[in-house]
Amino acid sequence: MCRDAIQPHPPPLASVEVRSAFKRYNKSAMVLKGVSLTVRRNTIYGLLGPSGCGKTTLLNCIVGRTKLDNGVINLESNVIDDIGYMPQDLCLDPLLSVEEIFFYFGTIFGRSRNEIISRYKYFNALFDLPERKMLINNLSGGQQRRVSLAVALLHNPTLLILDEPTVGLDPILSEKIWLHLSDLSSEGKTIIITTHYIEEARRAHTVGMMRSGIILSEDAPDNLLKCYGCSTLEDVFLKLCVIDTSKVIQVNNLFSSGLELRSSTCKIYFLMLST
Ligand SMILES: Nc1ncnc2c1ncn2[C@@H]1O[C@H](COP(=O)(O)OP(=O)(O)OP(=O)(O)O)[C@@H](O)[C@H]1O
Repeated sequence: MCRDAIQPHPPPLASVEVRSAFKRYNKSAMVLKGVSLTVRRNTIYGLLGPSGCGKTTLLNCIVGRTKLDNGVINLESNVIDDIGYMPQDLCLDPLLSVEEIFFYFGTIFGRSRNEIISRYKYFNALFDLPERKMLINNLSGGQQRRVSLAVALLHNPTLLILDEPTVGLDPILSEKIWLHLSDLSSEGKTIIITTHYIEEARRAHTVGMMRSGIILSEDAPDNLLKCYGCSTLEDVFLKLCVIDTSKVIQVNNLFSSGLELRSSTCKIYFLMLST
């Protein structure tokens, strides 16, 4: 065997690292219960999980919109210009037109008028944006989502945090968006994306399956399928749903106190075998 083939490759640098993240809103139940994840540079990380499991809370903590109670989040870059964030609650001023929204955000990020117009044309061709004079208030939810995505990408950030960009969109447009995200990651961008459409996440380099505030398993989609003997990610998720999450929390605590295994998939196997 060629010697090079057995040399371990140095791990690609992490763009985002979350370690033992805990979050509770006021006196409510704990929403994040020790989440750890690593998003490597130039990859797409798909965060999957049912409604209410804590995906948005985690993204909000990563972008600094929400403060963690405990834990650490490291971003490769702390410069706000390097981050493009598309929130789930679209937050576009309903009284502005599409064009004004572009100018508003473009100007914040120091882009010239010509650059902003050229970016509008670029995203219009890509995502079929609404006519530029239309008011946000008069757009459908799907149209607003496309504008919001384009605005998050407008300043060409290196880290993209996208909270359900494809919800409510037709499959052709969703496909276009995923293709564009793949191109962006090949060009050097790092992307964290949440989606309810589990099979879409096959296009991510890494998938994290989340439930009740914890990541149950995390690996490349093909590895997850192989590891759990499933043909779809949905089946993997269903298999993971039988796991008693309190046991995962115990195992996570062991990990955060220094125990290391090679991958979180191993961690889950270890867990399933021990239950
Ligand atoms: N600002 C807040 N104040 C109090 N509770 C909150 C707040 N934001 C979220 N929660 C609660 O935290 C839990 C997780 O919500 P979160 O939005 O993070 O889940 P999610 O996985 O993104 O759900 P969805 O897929 O439906 O968007 C829910 O029980 C929600 O009610």
